[in-house]
Parts: sequence; C-alpha cells; structure tokens
Amino acid sequence: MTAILSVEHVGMRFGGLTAISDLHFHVREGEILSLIGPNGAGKTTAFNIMTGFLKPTQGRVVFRGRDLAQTRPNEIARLGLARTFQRTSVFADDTVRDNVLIGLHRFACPDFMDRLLPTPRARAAEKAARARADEIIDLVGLAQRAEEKAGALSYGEQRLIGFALALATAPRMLLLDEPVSGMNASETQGFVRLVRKVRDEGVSILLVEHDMPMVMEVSDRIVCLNYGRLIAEGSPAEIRSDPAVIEAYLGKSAARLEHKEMADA
Ligand SMILES: Nc1ncnc2c1ncn2[C@@H]1O[C@H](COP(=O)(O)OP(=O)(O)OP(=O)(O)O)[C@@H](O)[C@H]1O
Repeated sequence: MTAILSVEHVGMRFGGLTAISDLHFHVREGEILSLIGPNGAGKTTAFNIMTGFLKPTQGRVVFRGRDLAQTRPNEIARLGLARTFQRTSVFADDTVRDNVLIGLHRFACPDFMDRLLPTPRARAAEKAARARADEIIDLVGLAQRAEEKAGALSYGEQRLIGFALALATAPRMLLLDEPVSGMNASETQGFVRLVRKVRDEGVSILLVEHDMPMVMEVSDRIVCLNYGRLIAEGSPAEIRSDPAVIEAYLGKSAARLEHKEMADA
C-alpha cells in the first residue's frame, strides 16, 4: 500500500475543548476514502487540518512526504492537493467557461510581462488554457452550459463548477467537503460517476459527506469518527455492520434493538 496522505496521531484542541484525539489513518494512492461521523464528531476540523488550513495541536499530516503544517498554501496546491468548498463561490456574472479559465489562470500564474503584453507565448498559453477549460467542463458534464452565466445554473450545477475549479489545479488528490449536499438524486448519481472517473484518471479522493447511501456507493474505504476519535475503519460493508458505528449514529438502546432484529432475521 502506498499512502498519498497520512494523518499521524493528530490532535486538535480549541481552548479547553478537544475536537480531535489521536487520529491516525492513511489515504492510499488511487482510492476513494470517506470520513463520516455524527454531528460534532470532528469531521470539519479533520478536513481543515488535512487541507493545511488548520494546524493541529498534536501530530502531523503528511502529503507526498511533506508536513502540511510546514508548507505554505500555494506550495500545497503545487504539490497536488486541492479542495472544494461547501458553499459555492462562482463568479455569477461570468460564463461557466470564464469561471474555469479564471481558475486555470490563477493556478498557472503566467509571467508578469506576458500578462501585460500579448506575446506569442501568452497567446499560445491562452489557447492551451481554453482547450484545457473545455476538457474539464466536458468532464464534469457542463459542456452544453459553457456559454451560460454561472449564476443561471442550478445549485447542484454550480457545485460542479466548484469541482471543475479544483480540477483546474491538476491535483493528485482532491478533498471534497459535502460535495452532494443540495444536489437532487440524479445530480448525486451523476456526481458518483464523475468522482469514479476522476479517480480512474489517478486522482486520490477524500470526502466528508452526510449522504450515507452516496458514501456507501462511492467509497472504497470509510473512516468513522465519534467525539473526535476514530471508532471504525473499513469497507462500506464492514462499516455498515460495525456495532460501534451503529451505536454512534443511533444511540446505545437503538443499536441493541437493531442488532437483535438483525440476529432474529
Ligand atoms: N473554531 C472552533 N472553536 C471552538 N470549537 C470548535 C471550533 N471548530 C469546531 N469546534 C468544536 O469541535 C467539535 C467538532 O466540530 P466539527 O465541526 O469538526 O464536527 P463535524 O463532525 O464536522 O460536525 P457537523 O457534522 O455538525 O458539521 C465540536 O464540538 C465543535 O463545537
């Protein structure tokens, strides 16, 4: 197993509150791993630590050999770690294509002089950026909407633009924050196919998501947190039948009942 990202004995305290305790797991190259847990379990905190946005008070997160707490955000992006946001942050008055082009330019950051003068190199770069933007827009399924203003698209489609912006950084790994919240059933199904396709192109994926059927369908492995601790790790089938996971979601008495019903069946 080759790990692309390792969460090594991470702890996070906010004043007197311990949000994460001794969290330890790896994301393997080319897998889709989901982080789940009841409300307040510590998923968002763990997600923010894994993107380098929060520095843990204990332990470290290593991405492709680099400790994220020691790495600047632009270097993290250049190493190939990209994230999406729960809230869409598209430029509503720009077209879908221009939104993706802005993402590509922000990442590619051409020379200052090239930006000021229409040099042949700048023109060639612009042409390549447009071709790449169209490839990404096609991949996320928005080719028919490329010329429309982003603000005219549905909420679910705007989230696809957010996903396209993350792809514009040519990531090796994507961290997705509740990617299907606000999507309808058919958009969610489309998104499951899209995530698999991106993974098949060699991008490792970690997602935090509340939609359990989606998580069970898309994940290779699942890590479950409760009260900031890892309580289970395994395949969707293993997680679905794990007593600690059932108890965390349903409470002790309901979990006992669930087990009894399963045993009686
Ligand atoms: N900046 C902060 N300051 C203080 N406490 C915080 C902060 N961020 C999170 N917490 C606390 O840490 C714990 C874990 O919160 P977190 O948001 O990570 O959980 P979660 O699993 O993402 O929850 P949800 O599913 O409801 O989004 C909670 O008790 C929360 O109140």
